[in-house]
Amino acid sequence: MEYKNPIGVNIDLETGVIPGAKKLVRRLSSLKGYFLDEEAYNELLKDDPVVYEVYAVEQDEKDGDLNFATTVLYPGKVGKEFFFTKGHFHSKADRAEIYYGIKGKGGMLLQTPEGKAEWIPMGPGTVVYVPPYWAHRTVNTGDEPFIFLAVYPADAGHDYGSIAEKGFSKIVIEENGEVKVVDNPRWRE
Ligand SMILES: O=P(O)(O)OC[C@H]1O[C@](O)(CO)[C@@H](O)[C@@H]1O
Ligand SMILES: [Fe+2]
Repeated sequence: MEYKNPIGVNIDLETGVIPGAKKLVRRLSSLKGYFLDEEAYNELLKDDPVVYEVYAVEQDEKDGDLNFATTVLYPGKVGKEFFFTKGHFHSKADRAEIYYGIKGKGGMLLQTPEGKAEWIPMGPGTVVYVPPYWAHRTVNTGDEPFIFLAVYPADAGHDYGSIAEKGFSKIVIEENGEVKVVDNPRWRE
């Protein structure tokens, strides 16, 4: 039997960086079609800001193994909609996930395949259990980077397809200075 070596790393709690992790950068241009206000999207695209960065420590896609990753989700809005991660189902849809809030303010939108949505506010110390079959997207509702850790089965995979096409049934917006979770006018089943 060949054993893997254990890993111990310190997350920089101010920046979200995991030393030695694989870094992924998602700019606004990689989120084409995701936001409701196309005019605001195209205007902001001139600068193509970084929306989020992921620092991932991933294993081979084997049953029983675990990946972990921090995400640094920057503050910002496209029109009224707060910056968010793409959001996905797992390719192996029955795989669950745990999120842990590290810094900043935000929340998670979760959704069943039938389109039932839930919103869970998150801050430092919040643990969110993402049950099997629920799509998940995080949203930064604050004015500083929202940083969190995700732990997920190594064989879960990412299925971006239906969220990229249809979005979530709820959107998270700012209206009169307040954070509101409202029905997505473009949502269709
Ligand atoms: O994969 P998305 O939807 O872009 O969101 C990024 C975050 O979600 C994860 O895919 C985990 O669910 C992580 O890699 C990262 O923390
Ligand atoms: Fe996930």
